[in-house]
Amino acid sequence: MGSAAIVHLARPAGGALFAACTQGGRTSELKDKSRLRYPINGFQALVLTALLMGLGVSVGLPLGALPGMLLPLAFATTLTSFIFSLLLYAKALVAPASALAPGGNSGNSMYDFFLGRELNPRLGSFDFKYFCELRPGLIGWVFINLALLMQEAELRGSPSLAMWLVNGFQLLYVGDALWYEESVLTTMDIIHDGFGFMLVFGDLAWVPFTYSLQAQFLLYHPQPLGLPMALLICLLKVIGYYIFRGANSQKNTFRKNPSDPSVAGLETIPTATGRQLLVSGWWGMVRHPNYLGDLIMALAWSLPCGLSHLLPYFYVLYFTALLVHREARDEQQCLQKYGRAWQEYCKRVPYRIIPYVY
Ligand SMILES: NC(=O)C1=CN([C@@H]2O[C@H](COP(=O)(O)OP(=O)(O)OC[C@H]3O[C@@H](n4cnc5c(N)ncnc54)[C@H](OP(=O)(O)O)[C@@H]3O)[C@@H](O)[C@H]2O)C=CC1
Ligand SMILES: CC(C)=CCC[C@@H](C)[C@H]1CC=C2C3=C(CC[C@@]21C)[C@@]1(C)CC[C@H](O)C(C)(C)[C@@H]1CC3
Repeated sequence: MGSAAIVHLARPAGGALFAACTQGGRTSELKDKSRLRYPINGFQALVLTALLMGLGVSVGLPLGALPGMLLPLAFATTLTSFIFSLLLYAKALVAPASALAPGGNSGNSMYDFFLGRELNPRLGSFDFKYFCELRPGLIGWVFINLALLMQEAELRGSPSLAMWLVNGFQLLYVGDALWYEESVLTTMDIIHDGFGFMLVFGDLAWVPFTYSLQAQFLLYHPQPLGLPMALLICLLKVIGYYIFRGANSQKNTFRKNPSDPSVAGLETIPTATGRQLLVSGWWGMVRHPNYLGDLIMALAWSLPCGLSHLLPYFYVLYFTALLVHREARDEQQCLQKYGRAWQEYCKRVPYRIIPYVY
């Protein structure tokens, strides 16, 4: 069954908030302000939801009716996100239970409501942001996809190859995120950003309803897809996933245990904080190899929808903008954290996301 990651949240003098897990008895170097146990059972939650859905469908739950209800559901989820964020904002004013987010305390109430005042709003040990970041949105997304596949089968006798590919690729992405759930604890969303309307809406409404746009498109615009093209798209997905997973796992392994045999031979730059920066392997190719892999996968999700409409490419365009902005924010934070060592890293690895291009 699931395990638990113990997380330390601390604010070093003048620096950004950050989190680290204690793994296998190895204690984090951070000064402990609060010590939290986060349940790591997102993958089990996905399997359990799938079993319950399977059971529901077998006793007549009309999952195929879901596609017709997407617009009202998206509206209801957006409204719920708004009300939930208002409650979180009020709670942060009256009874903040965790540190305040560095960006969400400007004094401008609209701005703070949008970015989130409190860093990790909790009820007892239940962390709302941690829960919402992965589970409802990602699991909701793959179930919307599945409902679209079932509806297509009902309409046309069987799901199309394009629909199978989109469902399979995105299920792999969600399964991967939940399987490696622990690594979400070190993303800037958890460590640095407040839990305001932007992230609440992003997690609960934006992800399930816009990330499923390719499958929604395919239901209403069936696309012929030949086997050779399907194989090429699969190859692109595999390359993207290989880079994405390789880069994320290499960094996570290195951060947990730099003397792990799989990373011990990599070249590094020491920093004044005592941490080191990888300067060979995936992280010696570009400064954000994981973003590169993610973008290649995004393209592979859209290509099964053909080239005649822009809508299925919305995700690629939005995601490029999101990652370029995110990369710039991360660079700023790393420069603050690591100073000269970061400048040295940028000199040695001059490209941000795409080698020789950007
Ligand atoms: N599908 C979606 O909508 C989204 C997906 N993502 C994906 O989420 C994943 C996580 O992304 P994100 O949280 O933005 O950031 P990263 O996983 O890229 O983490 C950035 C951090 O890694 C550490 N780091 C950077 N360079 C090095 C190096 N050379 N050696 C060692 N450590 C280094 C630094 O933190 P420190 O030194 O403190 O460890 C830095 O702050 C990515 O794969 C991204 O593509 C992200 C946003 C949206
Ligand atoms: C337009 C708008 C309101 C944007 C808000 C941004 C959020 C949608 C994204 C911010 C960071 C995210 C991450 C994922 C999903 C999208 C959001 C919430 C993520 C859970 C996707 C799966 C990945 O494997 C991941 C776990 C690394 C990733 C974490 C960041």
